[in-house]
Amino acid sequence: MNSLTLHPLKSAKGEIQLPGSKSLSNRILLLAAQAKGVTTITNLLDSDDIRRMLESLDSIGVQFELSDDKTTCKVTGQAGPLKSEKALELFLGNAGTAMRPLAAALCLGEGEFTLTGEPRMYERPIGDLIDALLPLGANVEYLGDKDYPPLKIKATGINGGEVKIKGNISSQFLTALLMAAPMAKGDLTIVMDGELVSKPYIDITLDCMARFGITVENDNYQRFTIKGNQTYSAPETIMVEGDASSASYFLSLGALGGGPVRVHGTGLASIQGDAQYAKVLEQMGAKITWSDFWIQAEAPENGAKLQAVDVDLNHIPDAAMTIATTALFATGTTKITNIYNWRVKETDRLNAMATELTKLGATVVEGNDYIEVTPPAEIQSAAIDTYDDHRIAMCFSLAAFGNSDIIINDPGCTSKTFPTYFELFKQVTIEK
Ligand SMILES: O=C(O)C1=C[C@@H](OP(=O)(O)O)[C@@H](O)[C@H](O)C1
Ligand SMILES: C=C(OP(=O)(O)O)C(=O)O
Repeated sequence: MNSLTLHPLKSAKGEIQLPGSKSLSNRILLLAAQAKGVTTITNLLDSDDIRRMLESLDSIGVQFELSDDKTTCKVTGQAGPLKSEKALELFLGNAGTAMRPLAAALCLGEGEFTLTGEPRMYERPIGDLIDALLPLGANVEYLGDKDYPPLKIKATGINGGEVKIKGNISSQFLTALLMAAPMAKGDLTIVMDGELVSKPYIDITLDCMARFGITVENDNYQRFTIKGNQTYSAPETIMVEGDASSASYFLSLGALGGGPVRVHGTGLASIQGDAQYAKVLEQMGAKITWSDFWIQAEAPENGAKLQAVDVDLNHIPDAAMTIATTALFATGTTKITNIYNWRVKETDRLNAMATELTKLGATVVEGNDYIEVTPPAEIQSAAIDTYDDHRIAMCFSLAAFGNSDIIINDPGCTSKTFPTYFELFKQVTIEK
């Protein structure tokens, strides 16, 4: 297997222009495809997850022009739900932000769609979304295990009314239903059935819908009311913010390697919850400076060490993984809680993080919904398995701040959201 050896690092310093946000790119593409008018999207992310969405829209017949560098996309919207005269099979890889929103959107129009993906996608639940779509008149069939993709959808439209949805496993189910709701045949009220995880992603969804002209009545994230029979309207141009989850690795590099490391594209004005990652680093002692459009991280003042934290990171599940590897260099035991849904993402992330941190010599407690990390006296050299999980490859690059070589197996898996990660990593780090 292909692997990358990272030699021990002395310092990190520099500036990074972040690639576009995955969450925003896929939401904006889908809304633009259904909107009335032409949307020019800039700073679109060029990565596997976005390619899966673009390929699907292309198969459905949505017209778009992609620039040579694939970061500008001019989409001609369909002025309504997506339709296809012939039955289509759409391959969505392991992109949650393509599978879940498309599953709801494709119920709205006309046609027969089979949604497939990588083997891991068939282990990632979707039942809570389908359970909300079926009572609204959708026709969705499980082709494999109940509650999991692959799916067959026969589009019949979705009715208005009131429906309950569970949000304790993934916020993407609510996101999917919200984005489809304006095109339902009547007004729709969505009621949360229990806890909602990863809540800031709902703010991203509502913000994107607003940019395409749709208002949602949000009653404290418990009830959402949306008028039916509406059409999204193209905002003409829309710029995708830099990816705040991708920013986390560079902010930690700045905090561990002296810095300053400045990431451009996310900041105080960002709609992405993962920008709050910088606050957790600050709590650990890092020096953080913000503007509306960039965030900068440096080591703690006066040569102090980072300190362990005990934090509920349910609101930033993706960036939270970077705290787990930053904790390798903090004094004390770091505990990250309320992260059960790490288990249903690209891999069982709680188990994978515990296994790989242990290889480095850390003492790790893997709870059902938490992880505790106590750093070793000296980080051991190890070959890190990445489980086809981009974030494991990226967050373990921080371990190179020890005194040993760190081998990252299958580094190419960063292509899911950040194909250029290791190039940029090399640009801002200096070896011992
Ligand atoms: O809506 C989104 O764009 C996302 C929501 C989160 O998933 P969950 O809601 O499943 O935690 C996050 O982990 C994922 O990378 C992107
Ligand atoms: C969980 C993630 O992705 P997905 O959009 O496939 O859920 C992620 O990017 O960390």
